[in-house]
Amino acid sequence: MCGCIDSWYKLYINKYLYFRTLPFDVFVRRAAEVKHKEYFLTEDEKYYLRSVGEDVRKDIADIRKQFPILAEDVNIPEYFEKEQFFSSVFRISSAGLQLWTHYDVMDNFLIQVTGKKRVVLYSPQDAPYLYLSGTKSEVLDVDNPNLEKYPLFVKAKRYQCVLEAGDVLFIPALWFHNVISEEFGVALNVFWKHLPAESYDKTDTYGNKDPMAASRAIQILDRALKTLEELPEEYRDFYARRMVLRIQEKAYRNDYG
Ligand SMILES: O=C(O)CCC(=O)C(=O)O
Ligand SMILES: [Fe+2]
Repeated sequence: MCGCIDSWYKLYINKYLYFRTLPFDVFVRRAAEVKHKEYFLTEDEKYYLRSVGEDVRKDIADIRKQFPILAEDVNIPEYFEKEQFFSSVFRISSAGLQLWTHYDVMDNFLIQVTGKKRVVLYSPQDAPYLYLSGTKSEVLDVDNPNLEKYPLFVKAKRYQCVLEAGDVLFIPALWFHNVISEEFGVALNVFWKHLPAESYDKTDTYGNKDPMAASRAIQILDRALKTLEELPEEYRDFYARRMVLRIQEKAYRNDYG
């Protein structure tokens, strides 16, 4: 493998991410070791690479374009039509690195190439118990949650699996996932469009922007809430509750609990 590929990685310290650039071989060496002789901030810092496109903001990651030689080693399951393909993201992680619980808006195959990784999943139905902020859950430690701060978290039903070399996990769109690398590992994931292509946000490079209709609906709701502020509290409360009932009646699935 060429040691001159300039790459970038995310470094986690106390749940914070730092972006730095390293030659690819140095990055891999550091990600594979637990204690570093050379490091940026601490000798036990962890490393994470999430590949991106040529233009970080505009281009979509495709391992076949950015790492063509490595891509030859992996067979992406032919499970969807070619036109539905969105991205294939190369991921390398230090042992012990944990990614916060989040959802993505596309169907996904997470393909583990080497190393062990634990994935904890929650259904989209459990969103009310996950304390979401955008696409992320505020509950960082899913094994030992702060229940004083997040009391409803106990209601979220946890699904768990451990991926080993050669395993592929299907993560359906909107399913929450929390990933911890139990060993240094190499993986890739493939996102594909399950909805008609025009439903997705054209400016989405990472597969995590809400579908256009969903973000428009949320904007309209925010405007409705602003409008309610024109009323005194008692009335605002009454009409807000009526709006909730209307949403439940008109938009909820009736086969959900
Ligand atoms: O395995 C990882 O490092 C992250 C996986 C992930 O979040 C994804 O495939 O969407
Ligand atoms: Fe994800």
